[in-house]
Amino acid sequence: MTDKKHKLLEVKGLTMDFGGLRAVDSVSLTVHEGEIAALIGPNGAGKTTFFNCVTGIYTPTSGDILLHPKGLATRRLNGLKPNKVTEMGLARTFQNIRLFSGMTVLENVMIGRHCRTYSGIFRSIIRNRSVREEEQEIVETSYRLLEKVGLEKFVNEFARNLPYGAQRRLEIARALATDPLLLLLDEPAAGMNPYETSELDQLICRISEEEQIAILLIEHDMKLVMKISNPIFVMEYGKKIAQGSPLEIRDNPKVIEAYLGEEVDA
Ligand SMILES: Nc1ncnc2c1ncn2[C@@H]1O[C@H](COP(=O)(O)OP(=O)(O)OP(=O)(O)O)[C@@H](O)[C@H]1O
Repeated sequence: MTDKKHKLLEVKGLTMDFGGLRAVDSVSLTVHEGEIAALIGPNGAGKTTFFNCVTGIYTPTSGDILLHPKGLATRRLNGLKPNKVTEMGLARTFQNIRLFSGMTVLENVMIGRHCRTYSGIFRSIIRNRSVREEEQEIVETSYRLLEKVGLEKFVNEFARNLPYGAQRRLEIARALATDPLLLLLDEPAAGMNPYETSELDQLICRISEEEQIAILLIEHDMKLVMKISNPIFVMEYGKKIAQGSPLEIRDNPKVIEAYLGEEVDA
């Protein structure tokens, strides 16, 4: 069935060595348009390193990272700086929240939006009409995204004053402000209570549908993963050991073995 879908992200044979440690070992996976995919695996399996390679934080030792925007030429992301990867259409959030804590909620989202604007410093000083219109667009888009993630009542609050779950949603709004084709979420439910997690799974599904964005998430909360993602990719010791639907993954003996001894929060 997935064969008919448009391939958006195609990662082939991705390998990342840190000295003698092979953290990611020849991992290939494809995320198609419209999918909510998940990357799971025990602690230390290499999931975050995989994200860091795809988003330009690390230059992979070998392999290919290709983005195929529909109707446009394929973009090879290997070795690009993180801001370039964002411009190409990949946005991400981090396992440890990275917000500008002393800036307001609205300003945090506006910063994300700036990668899609054209006013350089010179034009900003002159502040002609097109610059003012662009600024207006940034504010309006940022506000709309804050409404989408349910934070509109906090626009003028400092980011550091938000409850933890709300900070995670703010990171998602900031990533969305870059107009991504694919959104990578690194443990979006970490530290959330069950109520916040159930709000989060609805939010992720809404973003995927309404914004037409594909999503790849790393998550340890199996209930969340099984409920919203398909396909699921499983890593262990740097290698991809399985991929499939939630049912296929749940019954896969290799996956069950990989998780033996791990606490799974399902
Ligand atoms: N910058 C680095 N330098 C050296 N080793 C690293 C570096 N980053 C990660 N590693 C190692 O690579 C392996 C994979 O780590 P990674 O953080 O990618 O795993 P993970 O699957 O995301 O784990 P978790 O679920 O606990 O976040 C681990 O052994 C880790 O210690």
